[in-house]
Amino acid sequence: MNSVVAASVQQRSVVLVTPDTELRHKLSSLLSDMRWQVFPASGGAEAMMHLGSLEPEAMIVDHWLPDLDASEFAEYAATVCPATDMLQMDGSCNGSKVRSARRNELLHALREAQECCVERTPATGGFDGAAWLHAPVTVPFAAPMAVVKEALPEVAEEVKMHLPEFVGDALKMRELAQQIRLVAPHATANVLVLGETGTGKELVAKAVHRLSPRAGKPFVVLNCAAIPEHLLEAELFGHTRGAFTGAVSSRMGRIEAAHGGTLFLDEIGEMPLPLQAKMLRFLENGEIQKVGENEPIRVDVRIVAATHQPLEELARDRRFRPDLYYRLAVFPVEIPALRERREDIPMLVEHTLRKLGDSMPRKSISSEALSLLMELDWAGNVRELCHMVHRAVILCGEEAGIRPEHILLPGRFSAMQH
Ligand SMILES: Nc1ncnc2c1ncn2[C@@H]1O[C@H](COP(=O)(O)OP(=O)(O)OP(=O)(O)O)[C@@H](O)[C@H]1O
Repeated sequence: MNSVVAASVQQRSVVLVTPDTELRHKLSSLLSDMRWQVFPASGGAEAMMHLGSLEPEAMIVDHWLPDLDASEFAEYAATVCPATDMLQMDGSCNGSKVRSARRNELLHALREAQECCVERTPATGGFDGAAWLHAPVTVPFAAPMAVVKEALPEVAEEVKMHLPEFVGDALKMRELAQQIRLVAPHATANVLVLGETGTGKELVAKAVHRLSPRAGKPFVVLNCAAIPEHLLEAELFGHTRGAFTGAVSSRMGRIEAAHGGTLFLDEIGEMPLPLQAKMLRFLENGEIQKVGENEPIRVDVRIVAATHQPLEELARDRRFRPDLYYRLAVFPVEIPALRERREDIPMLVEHTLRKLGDSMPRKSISSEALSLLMELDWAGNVRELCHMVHRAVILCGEEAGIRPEHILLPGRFSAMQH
């Protein structure tokens, strides 16, 4: 083939998203033979990285992705790359966009790959897709989706979960989950989480990490308010032996410990100004210098910072470095206070009772007690609610369910003792 034609044919690119390693390899090789340039991805996060840098001609997406809801991912991909033709693993496509010649070509590769991978069981272990795989031979190609859905009720539920370990269905929480899912795959975008105490800032940080390509690497936490000011620098950047009184051996700092992964900096508003300057330097050039060491070390870390303070306002008043603020707040998200999403309270109570049920007899809650919980203001947000439910379960004793008397309101404990 002459080189000009070869080059133009080679330009056809396809992003192939499936957690099934065998199927991915087989399909990649078949498509490459058909002169497609293949960008394989094992999940939605990895696929989004490809979409950030190229607009492929086509995309093949599995029904189930380990990290993102497959249909939401497809919707996202359609907005980022509107010209890309999208093909599902069952052979269906989004509307009539996929041109028939291309569809037939991709379908042919799909069929062949599936016939080769008889035992199709994704790494996620969610389902045994053998029946589905045989489908191209025995039933029309578009039918197997229903088979997969039937076989997968639990996985389908899990996919609908908003964020890992995160309970909440209020509109604001769903919007938050959507934002997290979108930013998580962008592995170098720093995230600033704003929210009152106990709203779940650390949970959000963990979700950003777990849904990102950094998921297999460390997630390290540092609470800037919990470490005395004079020790914070060594804790963050590490120190050499003898760098200061008490430094009996050299030690790796939290930034280096998070190399490849994510560092969650809680209460970032408490970071002293001189240290903010050093943090800024690290964010600008990706290098850290241990206390007592001259040689810098290169580290690759994503920062998720959190605060209950109005950081933008602090930056405006120069009580927090504005340049650092802008570096951290590449993608700010705000978690609403519990009193702004009272409809989530029953779900959170149920979640807490279920968790407590692992270590003590499972309790229920009366509707009167639940109504009482729905009325409170929850200055300590979800954490306070969880603790109050825990106390109520203990006060319940042998009784099967929590009643209003078991809800320990401020002042009620001393009243009970008299
Ligand atoms: N949406 C949620 N679903 C389930 N559990 C939650 C949720 N939000 C918070 N929690 C629970 O509440 C507790 C507090 O959460 P977390 O530590 O993430 O809050 P935080 O905002 O970081 O608090 P602080 O500002 O005090 O550090 C944890 O036990 C967490 O598991």
